[in-house]
Amino acid sequence: MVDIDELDDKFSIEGEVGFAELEEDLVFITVSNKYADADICLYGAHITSFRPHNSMDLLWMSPDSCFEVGKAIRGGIPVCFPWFGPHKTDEEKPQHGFARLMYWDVLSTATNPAGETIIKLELNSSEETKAYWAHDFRAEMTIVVGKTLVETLKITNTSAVSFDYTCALHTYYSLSAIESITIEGLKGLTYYNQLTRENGVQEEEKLEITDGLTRHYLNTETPVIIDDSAFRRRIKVDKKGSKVTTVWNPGAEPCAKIGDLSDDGYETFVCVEATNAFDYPIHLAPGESFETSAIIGLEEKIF
Ligand SMILES: O=P(O)(O)OC[C@H]1O[C@H](O)[C@H](O)[C@@H](O)[C@@H]1O
Repeated sequence: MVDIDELDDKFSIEGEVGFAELEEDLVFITVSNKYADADICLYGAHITSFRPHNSMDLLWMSPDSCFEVGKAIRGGIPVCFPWFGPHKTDEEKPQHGFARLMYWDVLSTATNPAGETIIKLELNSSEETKAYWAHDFRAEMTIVVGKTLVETLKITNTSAVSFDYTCALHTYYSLSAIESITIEGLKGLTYYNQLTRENGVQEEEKLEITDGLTRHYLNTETPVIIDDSAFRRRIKVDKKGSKVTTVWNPGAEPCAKIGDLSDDGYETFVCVEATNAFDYPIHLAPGESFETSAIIGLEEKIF
């Protein structure tokens, strides 16, 4: 059980970091500093809100999201680990792994000299994780809340044998309207189109989303920009330690079939994900670690 008073005693920072039961029974860390406000749910190490002080929330949350143990939160930044998508051999196992379905422990909270807040969470292998995946591992999540939000998933192989994993930081971005945005930075890249199961190459300078779309852009480590003219903002989506950029919007029909999304939910979000999957799993020998980061913020305006 998570004891809020104990967490408060150990990890709160006055006026900056607190703990609260938001959304039914789930425990959240609330962060507020000179740059931004953020909410992080300990269940899933799931960031549900990032609000730089000069902007509305960059992250989108479904008003119909579940907030209960055993179900994934819809919106924010789900953490997909140790597999991305459906399990390869056992369809009973949860889509996108189990990391988003477990409570993570708080390791530390701190303020750095620049006034940014640093939260560290961890999830270690246990009997519970081994029911899904046999390996010993340590997952450490570092979240830096500043002008940008930096989320880093570090996986260490703590077992005596090598393993492979796949993962994603599956960010939902809040939009004025899906038809009003374009995504820059994907031109010339090869993608796997999950809906047609074929590869394609993006010819267009800017991606416009006019229908349901699930594309995994392969072998790319460069940032993209979500240009939202109606909201008058450009969100810069950067990453490190990720070879695949996934862009997902369900479109109208599939959206209507997803229980924790309203029928028109697809209209106001797009997912742009820092992924390692398909031909790019991460291989870790015993003792090795690997880090995957999402770096999210507003592009500086040039006047
Ligand atoms: O509904 P979820 O399990 O959270 O997955 C949401 C989506 O995640 C990824 O973007 C996958 O490529 C999609 O196929 C999937 O529908």
